[in-house]
Amino acid sequence: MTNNNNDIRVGIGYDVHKLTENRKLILGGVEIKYEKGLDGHSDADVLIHAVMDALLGAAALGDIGKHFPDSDKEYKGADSIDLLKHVGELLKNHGYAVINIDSVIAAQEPKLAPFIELMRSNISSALNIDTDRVSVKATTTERLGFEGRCEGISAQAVCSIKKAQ
Ligand SMILES: Nc1ccn([C@@H]2O[C@H](COP(=O)(O)O)[C@@H](O)[C@H]2O)c(=O)n1
Ligand SMILES: C[C@@]1(CO)OP(=O)(O)OP(=O)(O)OC[C@H]1O
Repeated sequence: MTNNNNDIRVGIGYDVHKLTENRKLILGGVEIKYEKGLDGHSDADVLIHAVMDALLGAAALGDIGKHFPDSDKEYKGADSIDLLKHVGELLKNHGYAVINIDSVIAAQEPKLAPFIELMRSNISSALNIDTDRVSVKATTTERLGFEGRCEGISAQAVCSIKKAQ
């Protein structure tokens, strides 16, 4: 495509992590007091992982497993917000600017509403974009499925990006 003004792309991201004992619950870069936390190689921040996959997908740059392999010790216990900063830089280096991100966390517990604004702020700061370009929502699954049984938490994200002028 030659006209950069029209080169708008969308991406989708989805991630799931298991809830387990003796782990911190970190969502959107916020540590949330809860009896269980998400298991993973990194801090298992399922929301940030979905956001990164949406951004990488929009730019056709692969996925988080490609950029941050879980076989690499470097990412053991990694702060996913740091990984998101890296993804933001990668997109910038490929000439993209983020237009907006929308996302939803599916968690039966705990109540996430009090933390949503801080999650939005963490994501927008990591990407160096205005907070009003970032939306985070939460839903229960009405006790249905693995999220509803509190066995895990999932997150989905979509984004749009454009070639910077
Ligand atoms: N873990 C959660 C899940 C939901 N919320 C908020 O509650 C509202 C109602 O949830 P439903 O699943 O019944 O639609 C939802 O819109 C969220 O604002 C929450 O805070 N934490
Ligand atoms: C984030 C990475 C980093 O090694 O590890 P995990 O926390 O296991 O998360 P996952 O969503 O399975 O993605 C794979 C990895 O990129």
